[in-house]
Amino acid sequence: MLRVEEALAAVLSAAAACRAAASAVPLLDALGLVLVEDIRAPDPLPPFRASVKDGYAVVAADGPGEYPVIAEARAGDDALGVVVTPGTVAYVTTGGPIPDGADAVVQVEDTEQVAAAPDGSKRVRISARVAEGHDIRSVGCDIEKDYIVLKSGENIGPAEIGLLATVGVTTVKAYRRPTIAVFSTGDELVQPATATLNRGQIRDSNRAMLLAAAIQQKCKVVDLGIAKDTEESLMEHMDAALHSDADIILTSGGVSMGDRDLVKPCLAKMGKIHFEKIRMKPGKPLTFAEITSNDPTKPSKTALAFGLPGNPVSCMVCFNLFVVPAIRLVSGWSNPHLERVHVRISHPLRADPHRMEFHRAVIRWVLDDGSGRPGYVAESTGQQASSRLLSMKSANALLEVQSSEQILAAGASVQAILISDITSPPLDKLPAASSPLSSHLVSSAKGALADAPQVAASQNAEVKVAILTVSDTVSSGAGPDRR
Ligand SMILES: Nc1nc2c(c(=O)[nH]1)N[C@H]1C(S)=C(S)[C@@H](COP(=O)(O)OP(=O)(O)OC[C@H]3O[C@@H](n4cnc5c(N)ncnc54)[C@H](O)[C@@H]3O)O[C@H]1N2
Ligand code: MOO
Repeated sequence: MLRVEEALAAVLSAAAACRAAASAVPLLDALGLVLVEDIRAPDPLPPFRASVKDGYAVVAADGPGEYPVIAEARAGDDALGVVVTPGTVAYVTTGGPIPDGADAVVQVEDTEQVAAAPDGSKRVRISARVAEGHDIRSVGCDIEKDYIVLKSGENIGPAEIGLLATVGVTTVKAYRRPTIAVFSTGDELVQPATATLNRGQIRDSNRAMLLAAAIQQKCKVVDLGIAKDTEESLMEHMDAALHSDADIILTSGGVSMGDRDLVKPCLAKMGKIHFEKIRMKPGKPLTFAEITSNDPTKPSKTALAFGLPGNPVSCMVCFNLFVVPAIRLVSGWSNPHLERVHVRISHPLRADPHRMEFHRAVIRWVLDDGSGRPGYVAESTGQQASSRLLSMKSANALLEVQSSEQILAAGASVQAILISDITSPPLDKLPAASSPLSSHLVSSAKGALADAPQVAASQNAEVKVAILTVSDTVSSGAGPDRR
């Protein structure tokens, strides 16, 4: 039996050879993808000397005193051609261009309005002395022209999307996410919509769970239903998976020792099995293979095939520990490994004497983790049978419990592998979600991202977020919209 690290190494080495092709995607669709090109700034930011404050552009050497306000430079072309000469000032707003001649800004708080002159011209009293350059962002101080703002191989998150918008990139070259085909196996399985269960039947939960997990990883999914426990049905489903152009195939069930556990022999017929047992709990019978289509009419395509165990918890734990890193590598990530943190356990844990155990837990940050210092504490999700999917509910971490005859005492420190976003509150504290997994973007404002996907808003969406940029600079076209 392989150790977990050995099995993961085998998965990663096969996945690295299956990296997905790059494609050009619209800006917002690039969220969560990995960039395939370096991105350079075509111009500096700011492209003009800009004010840091709302205030007055002055000649620093003038010092405090009363001055005529010769222009108001709010945004865009305002005060274009105006020169602030010694003894004059110009009104400026945050981010607005500094008129030529001015070499500092005095914030509004350090000034006082003076009654306008009889001819209506404005005057202001400056009460602070500032140094040359004060509260002015020089050209390119945030981003120099030609600076590489993003490198090939970087993950694209919201800030990276903002940077792409800043430098005017609206179509991004990125690795596409893999396509994942999923089917369940088992004569006992019926569709989740089945109202009445006959003796021996159970509803197929793994397929919905795996499809959701793959969608959460931003993969395209293909649902291939339920295969019977016969070689014929299994081979048919494997063929359908390969024909669907899947990069990764996930089956669940039929990989242990029963006389109808036929997934392994089918995988062996269609390709190469890398491993079929791991010294871990749950998930011991996880099987991993690479299989290739034998359709002579199509170019041959090799897919990574995971024969996940049928027990729902084993299935999901294996998805997290092996399939997620594989998806990441295929998607271009340079480090596919799941994040880990040290946690203290709030209850004693009995280790398994033979297998490394992945104990489902909810971890959270507390000001005193029991050692008198801040840290993460882990609370078990309860009874850990691999058939009990409730032990996976709300779990945001898998505690790595090394095999041992011993019981870990409450307060002991263990490593936790993160399997969901630990910055979110536990799911049961959120309002019930009635909207589908997809996000909803409605774009109607003037100047909305031209090539953003126009997805109709769901009538069911619980929360709609409207985004409006308020900026004279942006609306006048003088600066980019980095929303
Ligand atoms: N003699 C042995 N028996 C078993 C061993 C072993 O080493 N020797 N290993 C056990 C372990 S560990 C696991 S895990 C399971 C894995 O079994 P399979 O992958 O063959 O899965 P099945 O037998 O088909 O099903 C197991 C269990 O899970 C339920 N199941 C299956 N598919 C689904 C689904 N899509 N949705 C919901 N539930 C599902 C199924 O009804 C069974 O109850 O084998 C042990 N046995
Ligand atoms: O490995 Mo099985 O997943 O213990 O139940």
